[in-house]
Amino acid sequence: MARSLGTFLKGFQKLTFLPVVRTHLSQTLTCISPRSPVRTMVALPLPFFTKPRDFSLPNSSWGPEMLRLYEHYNSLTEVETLGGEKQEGPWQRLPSYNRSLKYATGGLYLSKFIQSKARLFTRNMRNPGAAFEYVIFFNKEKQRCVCIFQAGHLLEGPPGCVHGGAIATMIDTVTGTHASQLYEAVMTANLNINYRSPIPLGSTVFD
Ligand SMILES: CCCCCCCCCC(=O)SCCNC(=O)CCNC(=O)[C@H](O)C(C)(C)COP(=O)(O)OP(=O)(O)OC[C@H]1O[C@@H](n2cnc3c(N)ncnc32)[C@H](O)[C@@H]1OP(=O)(O)O
Repeated sequence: MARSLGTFLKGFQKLTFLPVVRTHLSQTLTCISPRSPVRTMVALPLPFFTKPRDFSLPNSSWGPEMLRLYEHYNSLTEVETLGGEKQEGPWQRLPSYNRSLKYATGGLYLSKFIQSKARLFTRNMRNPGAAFEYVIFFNKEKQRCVCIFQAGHLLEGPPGCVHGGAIATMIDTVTGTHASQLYEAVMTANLNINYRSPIPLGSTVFD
């Protein structure tokens, strides 16, 4: 594993253009330009041709607060002109899938088995509401992202509260997604978090 990781990092060292972006959360992200010579790109054929599930849409586990915030931002994704026509609004809901539809290995060798089984960490629970329920909205003009997150019962850390690693995961996901929207594909280089108050399991947080 260490050798594979070394190969992976060596692959990145060969990239020619890696500007670093610092966010207010003290997270450092490195942009990986698609023009850079990433060596291995594998487009995986999907095993079946059904539409992949979009996990950013409401499901039966979403509580009233999650739904209320979702409806608020979703209503801003479309505006009506004076002539009554619908137009794109300032906010955009970012769809979210549990697997990469086109799989880029970034120079790392991955077996076909792993490629077919790989799933996004935050979207790999079958039971709706058990872990990470979230939706991210993006405002291009204001360069802002908001995330509405409902913490499921499988994310327990301290009794009754969300695990710090799960919180870090969400922060990493949102800042990474935001940077990817503003720039290009990114890797997190550094993530520092001050935990100021616990998040009760089952509650909805928003930022
Ligand atoms: C579709 C769903 C999308 C969901 C989004 C999910 C987002 C999730 C994001 C992640 O979790 S990524 C996984 C966790 N991160 C990693 O595994 C990254 C591991 N680290 C690396 O691969 C490399 O260290 C990294 C690519 C980040 C940097 O390697 P480089 O070879 O480019 O570093 P280099 O030493 O050349 O430094 C380039 C610049 O970055 C700066 N830098 C590098 N590491 C840094 C660091 N840790 N802190 C601050 N600055 C850093 C460095 O000083 C330098 O600045 P300057 O250009 O100003 O000289």
